[in-house]
Amino acid sequence: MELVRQNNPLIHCMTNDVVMNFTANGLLAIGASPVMAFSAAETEDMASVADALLLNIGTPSNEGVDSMVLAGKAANRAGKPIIFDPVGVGATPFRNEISKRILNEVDVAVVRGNAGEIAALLGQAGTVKGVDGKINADVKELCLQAAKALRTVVVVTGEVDAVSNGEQLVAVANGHEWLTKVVGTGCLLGGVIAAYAAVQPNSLVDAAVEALAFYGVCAEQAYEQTKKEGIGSFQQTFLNELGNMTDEKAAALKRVEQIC
Ligand SMILES: Nc1ncnc2c1ncn2[C@@H]1O[C@H](COP(=O)(O)OP(=O)(O)O)[C@@H](O)[C@H]1O
Ligand SMILES: Cc1ncsc1CCOP(=O)(O)O
Ligand SMILES: [Mg+2]
Repeated sequence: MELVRQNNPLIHCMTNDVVMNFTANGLLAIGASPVMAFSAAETEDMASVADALLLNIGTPSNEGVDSMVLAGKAANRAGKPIIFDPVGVGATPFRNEISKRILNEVDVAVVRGNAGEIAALLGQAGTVKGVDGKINADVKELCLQAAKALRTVVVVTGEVDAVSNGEQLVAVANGHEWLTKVVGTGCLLGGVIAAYAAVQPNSLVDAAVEALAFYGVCAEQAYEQTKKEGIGSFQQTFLNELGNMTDEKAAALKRVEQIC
């Protein structure tokens, strides 16, 4: 987090219409610099100068995906990490097609999704309803399998999060259920992982694990302060925590297990 605050990385966010404002505010809170740019007239230029690119297919269109692929190729040429959030993949054939297209045409550094979405990327259908997806199987095993199959770092989120690059597997238990009551917390997390990856591009598993622990601790702290009030206050206090949390406090409260 200190590295993010010192470097103020520029995060090019091609994200969905629902979470744009929340994502920009969350990234500002952690000390990153968000920019939302979508037109094919400029996405290559923006992705080339940004420190990381977030591709999120929450509210997809054919033109939007063309533009994402252009941006992704430009970020690849510039050597900048790309975080892909396959929102709602598995819910419709269109989302399945465009996820495949992005993964085929762009070299993605980190894929971040809930368990149903990551299972859908592996062809396991039937668990995603809209943008929500839980599975009954072991999330850690799913994460390892997905990282091997997709040849990227994979982050599967839920009650316990898992991170894998196909060899290492790490679990992060921080977080709070109220994160699921505020729209966009998964999407903002993709942006936060992008910021961590921007300042630590050569150790993406560590970057993702640190981002998840930090994010989860902020949620736990926000819940303690707002549990008598409700999720409106939680959302605001969570943003405050993203801005005020220190690496020292997050390190003291993190619950991280190195599995292999
Ligand atoms: N039951 C839960 N308990 C604690 N934290 C959770 C729970 N479910 C999700 N989270 C946290 O909420 C954030 C968003 O994850 P998730 O809800 O899986 O994403 P999405 O919004 O894309 O479905 C992550 O930080 C995750 O750790
Ligand atoms: C509700 C909704 N519909 C399309 S995108 C979106 C936001 C999903 O955000 P998150 O996955 O972070 O809950
Ligand atoms: Mg999501």
